Amino acid sequence: MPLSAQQVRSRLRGVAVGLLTPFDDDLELQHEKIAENARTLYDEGIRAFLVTANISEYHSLSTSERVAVAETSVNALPSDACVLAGVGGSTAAAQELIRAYDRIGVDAMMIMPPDHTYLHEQGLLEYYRELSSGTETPLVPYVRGFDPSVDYLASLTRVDGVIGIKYALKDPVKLGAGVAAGADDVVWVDGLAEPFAVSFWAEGAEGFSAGVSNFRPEIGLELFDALSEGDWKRARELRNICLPYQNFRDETGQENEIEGAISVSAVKKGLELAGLNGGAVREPIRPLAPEEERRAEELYSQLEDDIESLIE
Ligand SMILES: N[C@@H](CC=O)C(=O)O
Repeated sequence: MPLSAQQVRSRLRGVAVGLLTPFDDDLELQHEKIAENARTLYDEGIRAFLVTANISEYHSLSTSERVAVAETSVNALPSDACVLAGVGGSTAAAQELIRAYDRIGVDAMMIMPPDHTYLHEQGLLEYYRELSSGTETPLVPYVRGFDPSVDYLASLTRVDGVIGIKYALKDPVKLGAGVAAGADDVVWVDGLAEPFAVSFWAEGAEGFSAGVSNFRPEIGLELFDALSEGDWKRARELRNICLPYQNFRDETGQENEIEGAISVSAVKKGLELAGLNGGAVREPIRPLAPEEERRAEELYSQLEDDIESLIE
């Protein structure tokens, strides 16, 4: 049975990992590996899982694959875990996906950033209202890739069914203004991972999405504890050990000028190095080049040393 809205809010007050989608060499889904990753991360203490979402390569999955991956995740995890499943596209396509997820019993809908070239804030609010009208399941809109007004953010918190917002704009001041202007019962989640966890927390975020914590969850869990206790010095120290690998994720890779191009491949490599399942990536993402693989290994080793000195 899915979690209640109140339980989903409580899971958002924590570390949300992206459950990545391992593909085999023929780029087919590896369901047993998704399930294994989910169970391992749960056993290590993670309770919120973003499946078929951003770094799960949402855009490279067909609708039926999204539903199948969400079902694998729900079945793999104990009932107190919160599964948020990625939803996007046209209103009709998104509603159909929501209906399929509701049949499976996901706990919340992670509404992907709009993939439309032209956007109107009121039209976008209408989109969320339409999605909400067809389900009792809570919605968590993902704000990324456009620069909305504070009024828009405040209105978003008041759309029926919206219980959390995944905020991924590099603008902590706007976050603080949105939190101040918005409804009190919405949980703001840092969508830019550990690097922004400290500044976003200070502005009112109560949880964060994982970066390196996708494969070393103990960092995120310790960071969350430090933030919850108001131990800013320790929070900054923990955040700082994440930066080298996170900065690597932001790089362009080879023969490309778009930043962040290696981000998902780098997390998949981190999963492999941590003994979890990464697997191949689908286009439009590229695998790491051999020298990037070596750099990832060096950075992982540095991260491991830092974890040993700071956590274990
Ligand atoms: N935390 C993720 C973004 C959200 O899904 C990342 O680090 O890429």
